[in-house]
Amino acid sequence: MPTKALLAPVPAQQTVLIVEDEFAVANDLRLILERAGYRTSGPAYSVAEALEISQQHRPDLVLLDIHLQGPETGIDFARYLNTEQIPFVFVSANTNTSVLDEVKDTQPYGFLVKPFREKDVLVALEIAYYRHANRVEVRLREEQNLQLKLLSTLTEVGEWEQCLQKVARSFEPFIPFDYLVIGLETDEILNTFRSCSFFRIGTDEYQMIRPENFLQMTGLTLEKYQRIRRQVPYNGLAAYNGTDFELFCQQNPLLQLIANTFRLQSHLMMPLKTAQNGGFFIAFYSRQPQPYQPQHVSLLQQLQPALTVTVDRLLAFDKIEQLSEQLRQENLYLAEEVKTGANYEEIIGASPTLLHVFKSIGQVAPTDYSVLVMGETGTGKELIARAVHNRSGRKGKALIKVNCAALPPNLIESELFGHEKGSFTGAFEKRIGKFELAHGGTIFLDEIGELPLELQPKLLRVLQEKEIERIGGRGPIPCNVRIIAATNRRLQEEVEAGRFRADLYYRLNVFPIQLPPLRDRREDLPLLTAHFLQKIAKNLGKQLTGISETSLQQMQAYHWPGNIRELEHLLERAAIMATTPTVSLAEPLLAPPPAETTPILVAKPREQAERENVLAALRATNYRIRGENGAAVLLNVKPTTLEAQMVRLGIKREGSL
Ligand SMILES: Nc1ncnc2c1ncn2[C@@H]1O[C@H](COP(=O)(O)OP(=O)(O)OP(=O)(O)O)[C@@H](O)[C@H]1O
Repeated sequence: MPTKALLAPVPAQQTVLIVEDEFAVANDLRLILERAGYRTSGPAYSVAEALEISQQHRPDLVLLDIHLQGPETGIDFARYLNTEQIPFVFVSANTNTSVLDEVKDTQPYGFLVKPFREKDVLVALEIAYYRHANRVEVRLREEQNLQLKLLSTLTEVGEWEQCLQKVARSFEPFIPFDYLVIGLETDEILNTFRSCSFFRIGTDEYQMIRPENFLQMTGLTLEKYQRIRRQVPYNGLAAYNGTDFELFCQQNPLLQLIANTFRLQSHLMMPLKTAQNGGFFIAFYSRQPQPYQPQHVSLLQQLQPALTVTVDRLLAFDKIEQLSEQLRQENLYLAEEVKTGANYEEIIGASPTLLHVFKSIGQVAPTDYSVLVMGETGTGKELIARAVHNRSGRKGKALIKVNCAALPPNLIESELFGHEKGSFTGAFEKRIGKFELAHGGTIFLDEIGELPLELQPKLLRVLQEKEIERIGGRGPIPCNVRIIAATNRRLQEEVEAGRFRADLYYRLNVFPIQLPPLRDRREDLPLLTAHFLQKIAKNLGKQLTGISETSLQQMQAYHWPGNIRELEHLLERAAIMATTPTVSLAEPLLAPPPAETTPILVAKPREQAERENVLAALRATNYRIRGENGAAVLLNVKPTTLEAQMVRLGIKREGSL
């Protein structure tokens, strides 16, 4: 019968594989097809043969009998054809219901009942060809849409987590999953990990699981997670179904834990090798044992190049943003440093007590031990901190200074540990705390004795766990910082009085350096005087050669409650008044009674004594804080410290309490 004329011409080079165990039927089919212009391969009498033939030469279409030689049926081969996306039409005399149900599950492109007519065969093949071409085109369009959607989602300005959620949703129609992990594994700048996962809790409903929730659910510590994460091999894009997945889990504790926690049986992994630090990945998991097929792998393969470029760009922007935020904070900090004029390190003196201090600095500096610098106010504790930092391996990184007494109590936590945008009223922008700023370097916690009790456990945590948590943050951030603390209080007594945590004290006091008061190293007075006069002369543009003998004698006899800072201020005043190159003191030096002169020895309750001292100094200076005749000079503290003290003690400028 000239059926060929009724049908559209056979597309060029179409090869049909005949899988049929009856020789006569197979031959019949071959003749029909060849007459109609098809090329044929086979016949294959068993699934094993069919597999071999189709792997040698991929057919465009397959005519498939159900019952074949050997243990496997045409339905088994149909599943393989589906994974390979090769269209097929069943040719069978078997139409019983249970077989037909199985047939339907394989989603064939047609079904021919034996015996068949030539025309039926050709029409079925043509329809199959058309449907397949159409399906391929639709799929290609969908895949292109998916690619566009993913790229635009990833480049949208917005919250990172929402962006990840949208990416996960976009994959839903294409790749089955019950659990999906997506994101960036590590981030060198903040040493945090920015991934999250989505766990199916309904047909179309997912629960977002952030890293910290993941740790809670799996009972892992951050450290353990990081350790077992490193054991997961980088295998590139790969699917693990059923037993493959079980084997993979046996070798990887992290995978095993994920599988047990969420009861998963298969896994499809797409890592993106980005040029930036840290890898971006999308990991699909399913509760089904065999869901991940070659078409899923090939879809991800197609998406990989474009996604890699996009993620790379995204990470580069992200890094720039983080670096500029860090730079901005560092600039602010440095500007503040320049203002306070603390940007130098010249420790003058040759007395045995000071030489002993130098020796201690030399011993401890190269280590990473915490250092506790103790000494009365104005003895040069900050200079010691700088010296330790500058002689350590952290020299190239920042030395960040925090004056614990000058921080407003309500902002101290945010200053130290940072906060996320919107984490409290007034937190309009994200802020990197001083600890993060000091990452890789040193933090100098001046006046540590003033750190409020409630914040002390947080500091202890940094020392113990080497991690911090921003206010409103999503979890701990590893933080590699060396701590140098300083105090003019006797911390041991503060511990006994319950004002300072003992555990924190012992952690800080690993290597104590005790700075001698100036009165115990009077032999350094000439050297220090010469040094300061030289500096002051330069500032004032005056020629100053030295100090008069009587003034030096007075200085030698003086008690120096304000130590070197007091000496510096005294010489400044004398230098301003000086009319000759040899400077004489502008005021007599009277040794004040010890109780008033040594703030750390006050017998009254700390706050009361402090308030009385501050008020007395303010009254004496007519509430002037700064400058030569200001209360800060009288109290031998920095003006900023005094201002902060006044806020803390509730002392207003006019003197009201
Ligand atoms: N040995 C020294 N040589 C030169 N200058 C010094 C020396 N020791 C201290 N100074 C100067 O004295 C002033 C006070 O020093 P510093 O601020 O380090 O003291 P401190 O002990 O930290 O005081 P406080 O406890 O009030 O914060 C600074 O201007 C510092 O440069």
